[in-house]
Order: sequence, then structure tokens, then C-alpha cells
Amino acid sequence: MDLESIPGVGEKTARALSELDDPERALRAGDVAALATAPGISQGRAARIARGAIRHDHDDPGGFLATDRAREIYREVLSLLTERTVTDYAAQRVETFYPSSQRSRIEQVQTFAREAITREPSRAVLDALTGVEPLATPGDVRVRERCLATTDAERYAAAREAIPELSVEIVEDAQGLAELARGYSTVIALDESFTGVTVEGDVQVRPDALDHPAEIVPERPLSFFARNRDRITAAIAVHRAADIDPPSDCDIDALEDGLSRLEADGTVAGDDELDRLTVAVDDLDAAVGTAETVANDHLREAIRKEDVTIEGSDLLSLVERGAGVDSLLSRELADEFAAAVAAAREHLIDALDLDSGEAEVARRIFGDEPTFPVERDEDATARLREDLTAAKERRAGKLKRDLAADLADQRAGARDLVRNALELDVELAVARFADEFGCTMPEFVWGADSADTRAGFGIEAGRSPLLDEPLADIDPVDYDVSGVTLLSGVNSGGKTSLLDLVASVVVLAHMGLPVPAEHARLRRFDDLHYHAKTQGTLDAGAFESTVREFADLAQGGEGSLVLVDELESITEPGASAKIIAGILEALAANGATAVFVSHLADEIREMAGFDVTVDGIEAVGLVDGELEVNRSPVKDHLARSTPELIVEKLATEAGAAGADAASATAAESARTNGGTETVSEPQFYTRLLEKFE
Ligand SMILES: Nc1ncnc2c1ncn2[C@@H]1O[C@H](COP(=O)(O)OP(=O)(O)OP(=O)(O)O)[C@@H](O)[C@H]1O
Repeated sequence: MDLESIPGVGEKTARALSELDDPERALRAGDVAALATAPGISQGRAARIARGAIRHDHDDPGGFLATDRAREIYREVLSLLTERTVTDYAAQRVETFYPSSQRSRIEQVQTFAREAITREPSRAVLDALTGVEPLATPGDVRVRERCLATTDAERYAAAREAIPELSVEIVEDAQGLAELARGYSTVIALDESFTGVTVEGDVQVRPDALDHPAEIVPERPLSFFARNRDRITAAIAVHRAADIDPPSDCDIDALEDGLSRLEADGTVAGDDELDRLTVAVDDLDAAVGTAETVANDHLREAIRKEDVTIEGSDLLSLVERGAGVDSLLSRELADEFAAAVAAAREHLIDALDLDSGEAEVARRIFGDEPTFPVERDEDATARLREDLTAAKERRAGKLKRDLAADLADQRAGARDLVRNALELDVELAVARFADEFGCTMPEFVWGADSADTRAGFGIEAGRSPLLDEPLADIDPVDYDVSGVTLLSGVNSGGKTSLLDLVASVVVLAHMGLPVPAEHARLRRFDDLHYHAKTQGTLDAGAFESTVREFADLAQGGEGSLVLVDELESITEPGASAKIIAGILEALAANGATAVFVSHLADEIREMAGFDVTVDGIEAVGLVDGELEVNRSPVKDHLARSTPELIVEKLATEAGAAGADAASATAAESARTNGGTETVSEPQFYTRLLEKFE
């Protein structure tokens, strides 16, 4: 893929993206998290790039969200999805869902969403997801106790390239190998010519080493698993909790078993022998010190208790020979000394849990020659330390090689496993959104003939996800529009909320996602123009630019959905009605679908040069001073306004109280006022009501 062909990706960004492991995969999968690891690419930018790549794939011209309010609606519904993700990955990934006018893109996401809404977002799965993150690249591994050796300069360069974790040394001959073996625990000779050479130390001849780096440096594959151990373990937990099949290339049990043997620092855990050797190396000095104390305490106690009888001539000869107390010890306390040394050796062997070969070396730390105080033999101690350390490294190396071999085939599986868990989070966010807002998949009318393309939209039992009320408190709304429509209605009847509902349904549907309604059917739109209510009258300049905007819009075509809320507030009512009528005429002529909310519906209808439909959100009555509203617009019906409703109520109440009394009183007053009729209260209401008709 030519990265620069993606909208919004220039030369510099393309260079940054090409530094990723697999930029094409990340772009194709909408893996915003991976894209954001490219140098200098922020998360927001990564999401825009991913959307650009999708648009490129689907030949999508973009620009579906044509106004600020349309973009706001998109951000709001998107945030409802984001709030329902657990991982940062999923939160970024949902940013790649955007409303598209392209059927192929809509259907692509629909396929994903249909599957997603069947998922069960259980607490256990959501909890397990908290530990899942995209896999991290382990830091550079350096292994100091092993080296590669060769006599050949070319092989030297190849080795440095293939196995950068180890030092590579040039040697002349076997003598050189022997010298290296003194400084390294293991030397791996790369030249065939060394086969059969015997040198002291751990020297292996492996001409094939560069082809099998994982055998030479098991730390390399292990560092990947060690760095990602917790993430992979969490992904395993997600699969178990959600009861979903692992990817075909992943053996969960083997992976879990391997990970349980791996420490976070890349060493192998849970091996008794390695633990024993590690403790023995660490505790060697302290244990030798304690063994010395054991011997000396023993000997001191024995000497204190002992009555040493020595003949004068013997003493004299000892003194004349300049012999010290050691000779006396060996002569007189040989048994006690032997017992003290035996106790020291036993302590050391026990404390370090040494095997018989190691015990043999350990015994030499305390010699048989009597001395007081008893002291360690430093050379023997160093020898034991070397032996134990070499045994420990051999053991650790073997364990690492075994574990690396066990895990070697699991790497791709682990990658897929984590990816699946992260993708499941995206699906669960969609499932939870759909569940909590009572959503269904919308039905698109794709047809190309004019009857179909004029289908507009139809919503049954829709509930705006932008209302701040619990779902149960929202009245479901039905609304069906094709062509250009005026929507009248009582104050606070829910007109704005209805436009928000229509916009949310249309935006979500074009994102390929479920919509908040029991059923929704709509045509494919090219763009959404939603104009929110303007606050207050605009000054001349602002008014002019608004009219220009609408002039632009009126050029807009058959694929546009136009939602406008109370445009009349931009200027005085008479002029507003004329302007709105003009815009409606143009939109109708161009075949757009439109809903204009207005309190001037009647006036606009009069002025429009075509038969514009007027729907109405009606108050069905007043209950305790509060309007009771039927939130679903009645088709082809101009809604009565709130004042009309109140006058009607007053007229009815006054009428019921005394229509008869009123006419009697009127006749009486006519008489007393010399024929001039005064207007009673019921008459006032009745006449007022007539003016509304
Ligand atoms: N479908 C509904 N179910 C429950 N409550 C609703 C519904 N629609 C709207 N409301 C409530 O009614 C209030 C007024 O709604 P909205 O602002 O949409 O009315 P409006 O007709 O646009 O008012 P105005 O004529 O003053 O502009 C909202 O704040 C909301 O609480």
C-alpha cells in the first residue's frame, strides 16, 4: 500500500508509519494503538489516519458530517461507546467508526456489529479485560555470560548482525578459545574447524548457531513472553470468562503452563534444583562463616572442659622447639578437633543442601590439620563457589532452552489471543451500548430507483441516547419523513430531542452500528446538515453569512438530510417565515430530505410555493398545570400551541361554570347600560379561542 495515498498522510507521516512493524496490518485493522506508537503520531492523529485509510479503501469522499451540530452529535454518540470500553485500545479503536456514505463501509461495520450485539458482557469478562493491553516490544536483551567465537571476519560480522545479544570474539586458534572460556561460562565456537578440539570449560562448537538463534539465546523469545506475561495471562482469562474459542494457532493450556514457569525478569521459575543452586551461591559466604563459628564454639567448649595433663619434659621439648598451641591440639585434643571440623562440614553441607559431589568440595573448606581458631580455606571456598555458579548457570540455561522451545510455537498464537481479547472489548462496548439504549440494527433501503431514494427515514419507538434520563423514563417516539417537512409543536414538547434522535439514528446507522429504536428504516444519505437553534437574533453580518450558508445548502442535493431547529430566531418572524419558505422550496426541488422545526409552521406553509407537509407534536392536555404531550408527531397536522391550549382550557372551565348565567348577566347589563354590551369572562375566552382557529 502506498501510504501517501491515504488522505491526510504526507511524506513525513508516511515515513513515521513505515517504522512500524507492519503498518499495513495496523491500518487495515484500524489498530489506532499500534499506529500511535509511530514516532510523532499522537492518538488523535492515529485515529484520523486510520479513518483516512478506511475512506481510501472504500472510495469514500468523506464529509458526511456537514455542520458543527452534526459533528457534535457524532462525538456524543461516540463518547457513549468509548465510555463502555474497558481497555485504552478499544477506546481508541472505536474512534475508527465514523459515518460513511459508502454502502461497502456501512455493510462492513454492520457485519461486525451484528456479531457484536450477540455478545454477553458479563462482569467476569469485563474484570478480566482490565489486565489486557496491546503486546509490548521487549527491551534489548544482553547476555553477558555467553559469547560467540570465530576465526573468520565475515562470520564475525554475520554473527553480530544475527545475534546482537551476545558478544562476538575473534580468536586465532584453540588456545584463544581456552582463554575465552576462562572469562565466559559458555563459549560457542562458530567454525567447523573447531570440531573435536578439547579445551577446558564449557565450549560448544555450533557452526549452525546463526540459523538457530533461539537455541543460542533462549533469552530472546523468553524476553517477549516475560515482558508480556501479565497481558497474555489476562487475555487467557478473558477467553475463559467469555467462553470463546482461542485462535486456531494458540494452545491455551500449553501457553499458560509455559507462562507459569516464567518470571517477569525472563528467568525460569518453579525449578527446585535451580532454586537450590541459586540459594547455595547466594548463601555460601554466610554459611561458611556460620560453620566456622560452629567449629570454634565446639572446640572452645571442649578445651574449657578438658584437663590437659602434660609431662614437664614434653612441655619443655615443645617450648624448645617453638611449637605453638596447634601442636598441643594435635597431640592432646585430636579427637575434639576432628569432631569440631566434622560439625562445621556437616553444618555447611546441610545449610546449603549440597549434593554429594558438591559436598566433597565443601569438605575441603575445613582442613584436617588442627588449628585454633578454625578458619576456612579460601581457595576451597572459591572453588565451591565456581562449581555452584557453573552448575546454576548450566541449569538455568537448560531450563531457558527447554522453556523457549516449549513457547517457541506459541508466539503468533499469543499475539492473536491478545488481539482477540482487545477486539472483544470493542464488541462488548457495542453490545453494552446497544443493550443500554434499546438498539436494533437499522434497515437500509439501498435501492437506486427514485421511489426508494426518496424513502427518507422511519423510526419506530426511538429513544434519544442524548437525553439525560434513564431509558425507562423516555417516551418512545415514532417518526417517519420523506421529502421536506415542517415540524410544529408545543413548547418543551420534545422537538429538539426528536431532531437529536433522528440525527443520532442516522449517524449511528451510517457508522454501521445499531440505532436506539425498536425499528428503523432509512435511505443512504450523502451528508447530514443539522443546524441547532440559534440563540437570539443575529446581527446583520452573522445573518448574512447564515443566509449564504443556507443558499449553499439549498444547492445541495438529493442525498442530503437537513435538520434545522427554529431557524426563525435569527431574525424577525415575518422575514424568517419568508426565508424558511424559500429554503424549503429549494430543498424540495432538489429532492433533499428535511425536517424544519418551527413555531411559524403555519405562516411558512402559506408562503411556500409548494404543498409542504406540516407535522405536529401535540399536547394532549394539561395535568396539574403541566402539559401532557404526545411525543410522536402527528402526520399532516399543525400542532396547537401552548397558549391556544391554555385559552381553550380556560374557556372550557369558565363555560362549564356558567354559560347560562353569562347570557342572563349579559342581557341584564345591556339593559342597565343603555344597550351597550359588556364582555364577560367566558365570552372573552371564547372570542380569544376563535382567533386561534
Ligand atoms: N421522548 C421524550 N421522553 C421523555 N422526555 C422527553 C422526551 N423528549 C423530550 N423530553 C423532555 O422534554 C424536555 C424538552 O424537550 P425539548 O427541548 O426537546 O423540547 P422542544 O419542543 O424542543 O422545546 P422548545 O419548543 O422550548 O424548543 C427535555 O428536556 C426532556 O427532558
